[in-house]
Amino acid sequence: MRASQEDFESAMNQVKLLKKDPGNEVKLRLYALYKQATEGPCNMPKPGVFDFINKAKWDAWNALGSLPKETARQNYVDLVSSLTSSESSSQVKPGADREQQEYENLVVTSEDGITKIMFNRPTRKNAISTQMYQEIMLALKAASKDDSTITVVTGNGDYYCSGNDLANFTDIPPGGVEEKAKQSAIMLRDFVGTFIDFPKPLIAVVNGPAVGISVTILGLFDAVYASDRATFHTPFSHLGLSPEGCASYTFPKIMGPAKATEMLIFGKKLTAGEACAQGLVTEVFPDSTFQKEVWTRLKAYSKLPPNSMRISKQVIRNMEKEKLHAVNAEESSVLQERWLSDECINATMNFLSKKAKL
Ligand SMILES: CCCCC/C=C/C(=O)SCCNC(=O)CCNC(=O)[C@H](O)C(C)(C)COP(=O)(O)OP(=O)(O)OC[C@H]1O[C@@H](n2cnc3c(N)ncnc32)[C@H](O)[C@@H]1OP(=O)(O)O
Repeated sequence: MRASQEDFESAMNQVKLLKKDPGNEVKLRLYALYKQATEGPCNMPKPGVFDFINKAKWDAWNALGSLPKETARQNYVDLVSSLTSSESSSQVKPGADREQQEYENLVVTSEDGITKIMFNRPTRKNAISTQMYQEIMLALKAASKDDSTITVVTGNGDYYCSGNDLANFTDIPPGGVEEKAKQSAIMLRDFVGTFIDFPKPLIAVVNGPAVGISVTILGLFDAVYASDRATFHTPFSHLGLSPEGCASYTFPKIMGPAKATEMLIFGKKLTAGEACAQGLVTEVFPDSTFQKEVWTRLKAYSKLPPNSMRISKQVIRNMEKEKLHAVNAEESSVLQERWLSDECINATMNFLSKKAKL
């Protein structure tokens, strides 16, 4: 499939978040592909021989000759993807339960065939910042390629996750709030897409309350184990928002339209027991034995033949993938509008000025 304009913009965002300098040669290639994709063949006068930097840039761009804009865009997206995946796979060290220091907001470990991705902003109730969205995508991409057989997502501290960090919307770029909404919609679509495409069994270990997007994406997990302390809350109407994470499609399918309406439109908070009765949660455990029981079970599952598990997941999920990507695109574009609405702006301001909590 050809890279779309949105894929291209998303790749541009990812370049800004690279942790390691990719080196001059790669930077020149990125520059040249960017110019070719946006302006076409090199149209700049050749810089003088002593203008080293501009000459190197000109050479790189000019070397692309008449490469079509679409091909340059695709090559740019592919190059960025190879940079991000090599950066993330170099963070997954083999061996015993070693912490991955390179992530600021996650702790990623790999042991006994299980890669564990743990949200790690306990003082913010594991709210997902813009950087954390990118880190989760990188960690999932690395986990999809590492030696583990299953991947587990969990939270550090008393919360599983309090959803989108509401302060994300205070970081307004030079293009203004419209540009911010556009960038956020692209990031949201990429983030949810990473869950839709995740190839191995993906399990949520919900250690405490879950809010917003951390709840909606559970419909894309293969199993959800919850402590009896966990709650499941999607207060979208209270925030002037609308559902994401494909929940507008997965929740009515999982629990029926009436129960999905109570959660997604009226913001009803479910206990773990209720979420289990409605099919969102696989099993609930008493908090006192939760970690022990769940990890014993997951260790046993991780010893099952990996290829068989992967293929079974494909058989179960692949028929739905195209539909899920379409739902994801639609939800992200509806939210792009919602973020600019008075209802949403007022609710966010009320939270940030400490006038309101959920
Ligand atoms: C770009 C893609 C967007 C995708 C769309 C996603 C949508 C969603 O996820 S909607 C859901 C958004 N989440 C919320 O609305 C939750 C807001 N938080 C709360 O209502 C409460 O903090 C709480 C119920 C989650 C916990 O209350 P409490 O136990 O009383 O703890 P504190 O409020 O004192 O929290 C400690 C500290 O953490 C900050 N914080 C918690 N959650 C968030 C959050 N989601 N965003 C930003 N900040 C959060 C909270 O403000 C406290 O900060 P300090 O007062 O500075 O200590």
